[in-house]
Amino acid sequence: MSDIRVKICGLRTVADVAAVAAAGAAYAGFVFFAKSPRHLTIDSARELALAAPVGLAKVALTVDADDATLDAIVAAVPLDMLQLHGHENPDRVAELRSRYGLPVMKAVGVADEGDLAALFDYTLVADQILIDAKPPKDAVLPGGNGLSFDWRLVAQRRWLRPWMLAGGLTAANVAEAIRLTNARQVDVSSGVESAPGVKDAARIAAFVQAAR
Ligand SMILES: O=C(O)c1ccccc1N[C@@H]1O[C@H](COP(=O)(O)O)[C@@H](O)[C@H]1O
Repeated sequence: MSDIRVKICGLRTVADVAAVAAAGAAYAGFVFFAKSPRHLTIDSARELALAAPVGLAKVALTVDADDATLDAIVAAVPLDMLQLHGHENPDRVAELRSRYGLPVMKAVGVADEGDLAALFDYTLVADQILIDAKPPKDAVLPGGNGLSFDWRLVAQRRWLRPWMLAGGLTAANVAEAIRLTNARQVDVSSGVESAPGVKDAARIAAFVQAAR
């Protein structure tokens, strides 16, 4: 068994939280984005966060959320990290990190070499970076689309901050993705579902096992 840390994103039920904890994942992600099939109300997210055992880090994923929305989430839901998955610029990342006193992970979409420069800027202000596939231009969701990018783009890179690999990962490809990129953390949403927004406990367990 290796020390790979796994994040399972888009949990919607207390049973999902239990499955993620039983599988040995390190992070549980809660999505606050109305267009997503994984969107949670603040009350539901609070219930799920309170059901999480000690040691399972609770991450709130938002997309260009305003202060009022974030204030409400942070006030109600016990959290360990914010995941910013929109167009938040480095100043906004720094502002939110200081406003809430929580570690911030900034997601950056990658499709080609040219997208890697932005990553450097975010490593100066975020606690972690999440390297995801860039969504198609007409996509409704900026993530959670089950799309991968060319992992060779990040294969030989070193970043100033801890980072997580995401985008189209499944139990079938995560070991190869880790081998190629040397990622120590991975994040998955749609790859452990039986239908959009419906997590599958067996797929979650298989994913964590394959990642390790
Ligand atoms: O999961 C979602 O619905 C979602 C919505 C909006 C932004 C990001 C979202 N998920 C994140 O996307 C990546 C990759 O997901 P997938 O494994 O390819 O489905 C992951 O970081 C999720 O946290």
